[in-house]
Amino acid sequence: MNPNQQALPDGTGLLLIEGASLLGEQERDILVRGGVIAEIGEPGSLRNTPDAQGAYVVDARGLIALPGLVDLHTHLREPGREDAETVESGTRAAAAGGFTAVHAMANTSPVQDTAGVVEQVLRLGEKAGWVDVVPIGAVSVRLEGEQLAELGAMADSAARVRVFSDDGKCVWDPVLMRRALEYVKAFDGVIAQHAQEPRLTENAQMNEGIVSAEIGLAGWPAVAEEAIIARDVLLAEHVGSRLHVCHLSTAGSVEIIRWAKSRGINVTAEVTPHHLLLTDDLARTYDPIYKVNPPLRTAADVEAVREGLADGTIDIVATDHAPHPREDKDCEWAAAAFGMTGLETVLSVVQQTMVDTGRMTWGDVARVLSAAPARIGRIDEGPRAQGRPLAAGEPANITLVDPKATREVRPADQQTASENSPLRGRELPGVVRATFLRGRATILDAAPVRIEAGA
Ligand SMILES: NC(=O)N[C@@H](CC(=O)O)C(=O)O
Ligand SMILES: [Zn+2]
Ligand SMILES: [Zn+2]
Repeated sequence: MNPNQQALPDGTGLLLIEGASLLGEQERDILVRGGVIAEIGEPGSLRNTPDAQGAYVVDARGLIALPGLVDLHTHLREPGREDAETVESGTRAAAAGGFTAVHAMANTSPVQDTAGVVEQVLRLGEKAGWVDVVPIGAVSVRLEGEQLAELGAMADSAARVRVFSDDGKCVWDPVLMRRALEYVKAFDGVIAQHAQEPRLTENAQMNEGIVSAEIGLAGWPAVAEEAIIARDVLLAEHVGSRLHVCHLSTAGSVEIIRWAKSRGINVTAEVTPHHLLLTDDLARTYDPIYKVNPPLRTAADVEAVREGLADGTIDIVATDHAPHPREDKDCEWAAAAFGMTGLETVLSVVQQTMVDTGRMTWGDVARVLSAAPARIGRIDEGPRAQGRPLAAGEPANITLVDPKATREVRPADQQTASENSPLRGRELPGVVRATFLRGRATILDAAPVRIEAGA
């Protein structure tokens, strides 16, 4: 356990966060009691009140307070690939990145396709205690795309699954996709699609375009993503159900989502930090650290996804944190695994690409990295709600970030058990100084001070 977790009382204690800038706007003090935000007041106004006596004080001047971040797309790899990540290491990485909840993708081994396996992942998350782990259920048995998994049993289980995905694989069969969309309506679930037309992407290694032609790697055309998204928004409209599009990566995909939303179709979409920042030019290095599914696209696509995120066409940023052990990445490009880590750098990438460029405010960041993903996952209600505003009476899930600090990304310094960060060696803005899960510090970069009674 992180020693800092003991530096503050657990969620039953009193905590006073002083001088944080709420969503980058006005400076406020936040008093937390019993894991709940008790009061928010002008700077200096709470310290001397009877309510604050005995509180631990965190000096948050110069820091921005955000609601705890929520990831809709994390690969925690346990059960089955504990050599890449465990629930403990992956959720520790999540807390370090500012998260208080992550949705755990279903492509584990065994697959999260039964109530038993999703409950196992839920328990592992509770035992680790870093963030709330929200299991995603598979759409099909063993992700094989043939038979529907026991969606209802997973929904009714202790894990209360609402998001279903065969991520890593596309639900290609339109009849299976239709049935899945129909089935989850009963409990307000959502199908999160990994949009990849399999025949158009056989052996594909990178984005199909000028770079793939020049360097001689097999291409993954944009149409292979866009064709599935187009089909699925029409299916979602037909059955009147809720669709979520995972890791959208092309300008054409943004156009389709924009069109679907203008028609009132119930669709949401996510973009990853790597698709907001990186382009397929990096494949020229032949370094498989840049190999990911969907592939890095062109500068025009990067511009389109930034614009789509800024104008609300794209609802959220999701990490698609996909840890892989060294032996699966330190090999030639064609043999390497697809995937990149992202939990510990996503906030920095969003700051750099969207906030520092003037395209989004910190309030928008709170929406795309907390409120909206919590809403899509239907974890935004009840006493353990996530993605709630920073306001009195709400669960004290709070992330403090220093937007002026920078740091060099060094995979060896990260909490994730894998080192496949495409950002290694880069200097990034924004450092997470603290994460509070229902008032308990999971990450805390500074020693808290206690207000003595009568002081
Ligand atoms: N994104 C990836 O490149 N890889 C993911 C699967 C996925 O998200 O499709 C993984 O599980 O490794
Ligand atoms: Zn995927
Ligand atoms: Zn994924």
